[in-house]
Amino acid sequence: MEQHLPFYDNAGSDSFFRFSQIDKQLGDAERLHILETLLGCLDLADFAQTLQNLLTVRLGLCGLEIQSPAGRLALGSSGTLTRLMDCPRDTATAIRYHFNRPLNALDNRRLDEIHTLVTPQLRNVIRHSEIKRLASKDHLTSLGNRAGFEEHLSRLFSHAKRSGEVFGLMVLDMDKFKAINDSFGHQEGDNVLIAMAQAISTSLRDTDFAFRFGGDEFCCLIPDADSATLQRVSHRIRQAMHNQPLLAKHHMRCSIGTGLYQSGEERGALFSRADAALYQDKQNASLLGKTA
Ligand SMILES: Nc1nc2c(ncn2[C@@H]2O[C@H](COP(=O)(O)OP(=O)(O)OP(=O)(O)O)[C@@H](O)[C@H]2O)c(=O)[nH]1
Repeated sequence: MEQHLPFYDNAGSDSFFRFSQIDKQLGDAERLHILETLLGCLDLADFAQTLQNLLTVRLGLCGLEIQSPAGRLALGSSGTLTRLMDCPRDTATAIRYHFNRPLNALDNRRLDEIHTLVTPQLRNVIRHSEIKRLASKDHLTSLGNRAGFEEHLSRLFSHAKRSGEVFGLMVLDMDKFKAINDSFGHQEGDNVLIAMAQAISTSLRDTDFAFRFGGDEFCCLIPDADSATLQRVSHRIRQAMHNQPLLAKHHMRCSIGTGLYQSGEERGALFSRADAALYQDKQNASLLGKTA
């Protein structure tokens, strides 16, 4: 019977052949498990949480921080020992790993291997969040667009249902904007829309969100709000419009409608209330215009 002799039968004990096995702290099954677990994460927060869980079990990680073009994300606590590791081929991205204990040489090697293993997926996650950000942005004004609005509204609704926190919806529609296009051209109309977006943005807190809904309609989502907050923001926007040179030059005004989330209501109901208030405001402005 034909026998197959090994090409080199000393491979098991020769240090040259054992070198890669000695150096490797992660077995193939573990590598595969880590990769498969992280491949399902396309969102940065999800990726960071999953990585944190994997490293807490394996190395007793107590927290991590990801700095990337998609933003800075910190989870857990900062420990007594920190390792800052860059991501290959991406100078703008780094991960800080926090531990509450010293790491020995094997732990350090294990961390190196896991870091090297996970960074390609981190690059995908960052690209994905950039594409998502661009897809939810209005190209003219750089505010969020309608898709972005829907996403944020869903998030606020879920949060409000869980926590009971009240948020506010503000809808804005510029008055007689069409006349700008008709009299001064589309380009001037675009500049007015950009100026309006600036007036809105400067009137909001960092935690509020502004969107261009389409045409000359804008929307704001204001977390942790009450009716006094919404009144203050409306007043600030009108003031900012008054102070914005291009808007002031064209005597631009806008109508505003607001609504506060009421426990248990659906998004359609909140939107209808804000829209009805907007319509009322527009009617009032037009009546004032007629009597003025
Ligand atoms: N320049 C410019 N105009 C746009 C854009 N999108 C929509 N529009 C124009 O915005 C105008 C909106 O017109 P209307 O809805 O009648 O708004 P309005 O003139 O402010 O009327 P009222 O709200 O009743 O005061 C239309 O003429 C659209 O063509 C855009 O991106 N750029």
